[in-house]
Order: sequence, then structure tokens, then C-alpha cells
Amino acid sequence: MILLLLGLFTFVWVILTPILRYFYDAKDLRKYPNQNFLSGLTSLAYVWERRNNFRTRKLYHDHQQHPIIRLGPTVLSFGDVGAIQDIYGHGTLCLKDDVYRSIQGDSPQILNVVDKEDHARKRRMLSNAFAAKSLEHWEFKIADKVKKLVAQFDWRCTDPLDGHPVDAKDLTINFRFWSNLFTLDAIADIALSERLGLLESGSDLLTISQGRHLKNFHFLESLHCGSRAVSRFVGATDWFPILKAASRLFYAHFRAHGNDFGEIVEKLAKRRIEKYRAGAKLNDFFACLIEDKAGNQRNLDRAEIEAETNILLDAGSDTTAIALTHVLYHLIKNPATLAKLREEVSDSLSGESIAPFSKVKSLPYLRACLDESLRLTPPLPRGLERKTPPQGMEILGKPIAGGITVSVPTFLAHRDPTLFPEPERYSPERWLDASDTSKEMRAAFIPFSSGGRACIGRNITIMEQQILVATLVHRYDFALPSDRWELDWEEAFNLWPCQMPIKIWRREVDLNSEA
Ligand code: HEM
Repeated sequence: MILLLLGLFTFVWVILTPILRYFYDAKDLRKYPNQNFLSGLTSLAYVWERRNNFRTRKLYHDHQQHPIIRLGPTVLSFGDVGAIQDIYGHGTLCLKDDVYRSIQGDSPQILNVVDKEDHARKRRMLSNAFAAKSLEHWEFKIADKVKKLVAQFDWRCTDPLDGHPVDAKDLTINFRFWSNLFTLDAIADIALSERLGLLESGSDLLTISQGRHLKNFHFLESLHCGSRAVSRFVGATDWFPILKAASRLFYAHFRAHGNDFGEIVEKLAKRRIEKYRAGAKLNDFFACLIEDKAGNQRNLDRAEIEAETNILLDAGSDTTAIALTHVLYHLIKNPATLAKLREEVSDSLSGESIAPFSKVKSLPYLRACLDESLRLTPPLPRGLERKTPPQGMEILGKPIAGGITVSVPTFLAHRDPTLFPEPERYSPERWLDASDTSKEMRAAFIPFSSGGRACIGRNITIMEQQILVATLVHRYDFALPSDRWELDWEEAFNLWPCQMPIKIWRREVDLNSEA
């Protein structure tokens, strides 16, 4: 009898109700084409799409047929850059979607908090540390990590290529891995004044004391494993608790390492608080969480401090490592562009082995190379989910009901052929033309999102990229495994490039002081 009731309940809940809801169509969404056979019925449609390694690229292709696509029972994707302002712009009526609530831990943090006022409070707390005028405080920390990376790369240099095919044994650097060590070391120092020493050890192994014992963590693996597991089902919001519980069985390894990341954050935050209590006055992001500008204590609870530390270490490292991998990839693939960039960088440097920020921050071609890479391969390619207000709103001049999840895929916006002709071509020059469309190009360029919830760390990542890319292209030459070699990706929340093995050798340039 119990089994029968259970079966009946499951039939009604899982099959009958969604079908009735689909045909009743209270929110007037049936007119939009479904992305897959589940989209109109259940949010499990998200899980189905996640089997594609690069699901946003697939959605981009789907949008070539349909400007608006229904991704789930109450989820719409807009394939028109005109919707960016409506959905993300300052003054939008949308809030962050429930997807963000489902990834909140013990306390929401600046990226996943939904409440507008709470977000504004958090943003105010951190804004000073992230302002352009504060960048000089962080430059020496970045330069220190560039120096350490260069020391490792020098050691792995090979003989010049001289027109021969690349020998596999000369592929001494997996740039994807090293860029991640670089950004983890950099953000730990900028955010917590913590010297992790990953670049020196050439490994992501982190040993932290736990009482009288020492515990080993794989920092990078822990950062990626949690995202890999949760990103498989995060869009299936109404199934989220069940799928999360199930993931303990199916993705036990990923979940365990994902939990390690939380433990690392907890321990590093604790260590930083102890330093503060011992009287250390350190200049880092964390200081903003403890005291306001006037030196008054903020008295945040431990859960909130850890949540903010978590997002700073996560968002502040992985995205920049991805961006660095992509830009080097595009430059190696486009030798004429690399040569032009080298010319600009070499003219501005006077023999420094680490590019000073003051000398590279205004180089137009360098910035165009970085922007073009963020356009073609944005580290967050998907449409960032926002929710329409209860009363509904207009998007692209069309009425959309309340409580609908809406987004514009960044990958798609960056390929609008009217704004970015030959969208698949890596062409930094497009950012240098002061043409009629440059304002519209900028409005459709959303690697950092747009409006009040846009990335707070964009100045910092651009500075990191400017210093590192200028230093590397000036000092080294590089080769991929072959001319035909292509980068591969895995899309979780971020677009992770897989390994990028490169051969590297020193260029003949005069440098005053060796790194
Ligand atoms: C190339 C590098 C980066 C890219 C492409 C990037 C991209 C983004 C995007 C798209 C968002 C909006 C996310 C959403 O709405 O779900 C965001 C938010 C955020 N990013 Fe970044 N980011 C980068 C680097 C950084 C760095 C270096 C930091 C910190 C040091 C950082 C910290 C944050 C934070 C705290 C937020 C939440 C802002 C808010 O909601 O007010 N990001 N980022």
C-alpha cells in the first residue's frame, strides 16, 4: 500500500503536474521553443544539457535558429545583446536568481547574496580595496609572484625552435597549471597577506597545521572539485537538495575535495584573524572585513568573514588564470599579433625584467589583446541568471512574467556579427578603431557582467594580466605542441581550459636586472 501511494505521489509530482503546468502555461512561455525535450517540463533539462562539455557554445548554436529559447519551465535565454541593459544594467528590475541562493553556504557572500541592500553593504565594505586608486598597494605583491614564476620558467627554458617541429620533451610547461599557481599565490597575498609558496614549490600542495597535526591539501584540486560537482545540477533549482544529496554518492571524490576548499579558507581566515589580534596591521582585502576606513571594528560574524574570504580566493584566482591561459594561447596562435604586441611592450620597457605597472597600464595594444581574448573566450561564458520581479517586466520590449529566470549568454553577446565582424577571429585591432559601433561594442562586451552586480575585481585582474603578459612576451618565445594544436575546454561555472603544454625559450633582449 505504501509503495502504491509512493508510486502515485511520484507520478503526480514528477509527471502529471509538470505536464498540466506546461499546458496551462500561466506564465505565457509555451510560445518560446524549448532547448531540449525536458525544458518545458522540468528544470532537470539543465542536467541534461550539462552532459555537453561546453554547453554554452551549444546554446549559442541553438540561438542561431531562435532569438529566445526556453531552457527550463521558468527559464528563458535571450540571444540578443539588446537584452543586456534590461537584464543586467544599472536600474534593472531583475535580482539575482534563486540559483545563487542554492549555492550559498552558511552565510551568503558578495557574489551570491540576492538581497539588494545586503549586497550594497558588502560592496561598500570592499569597494575601497578594489578601487583603481588602490592598485598601487597590490602591485608589489603581483610583481613578487611574477618574479617567482619567471624564475621557474627560466629553469624550464629550452633551445630556440629554429624552424624544427616541437619535440615532446621540450613541452616543459603546462601553462594552465602554472597560471593557476600564479593567481592563487597572488590572491592569497593580496587578500590575506599570506605567502603560500605554491610557485616556489611548483605544486598546489598546501600544508596547514591542525592542532598538533599537519594536514595536506591540494589547493587547486579542491578549488575545482566542488565547482565540478555542483555545476552539474545547479540550474535544476527545484531538484537541487535531492541532487546535492545524491552527489555525495556519485561525486564523492569531487565533493570531498570541494569540502577541502572550505576547510582551507576557514584555516587561512582564522590565521589572519589571529595575526590581527596579535596587533599586526596588514594591508590586504581582509583588513576591510575587520575594520572600516575610520578604523572602527565591523564585528562581522565568523561565517560572513569566511564566506567573503572564500569568494575572494575563488573568484580572484581561477578566472584570472583562465584569462591568462587564453590570452597566451591566442597570441601563440597569431604570431603577427604577438610580434606587434612585443614591439609595443619593448618600446615601453627600458630593460626591466618585470614590467612595471606604470609602464604597461596604458599600452593600447596590450589592453586590446587582453580584451579580445576576454571577448572570444570569456572565463564565464554562460548567461548569468537573473530573476524578473513579481510584477513582471519588459525585455526587448516584450512583456515577461514575474519570477522568470532570464539571461544573455556572454559567449553569444561577444559573437554578435553586427558588432564583432568575423566573430571567431582573434583580432585585437577591432578594439582600436574609434568607429561608430565602438560604444555598442563596449555595451555588448560583458566578460565582467554589467551594472550593479558586475565584477568588483576587474581592475585587479587587468593589472595582473598587464604585468604578467608584458613580462612574458618580452622575455620569452613560446610554441604549442604543433601548429594545428587546439585548446580544449570543460565548462563548469567557469570555462576551464584543459592542459596547455608549451615549449618556451629566452629571447635575446637586454634586461638590466635579472629576475
Ligand atoms: C578575468 C578575470 C575575471 C573575470 C572574467 C570575472 C568575471 C566576473 C563576473 C562575470 C562576475 C559576475 C558574476 C555573477 O553575476 O554571477 C564577477 C563578480 C565578482 N568578481 Fe570577478 N572576474 C574576474 C576577476 C576577479 C578578481 C581578480 C576578483 C577578486 C580579486 C573578482 C571578484 C569578484 C567578486 C567579489 C564578484 C561579485 C561582485 C558583486 O556581486 O558585487 N573577480 N566577476
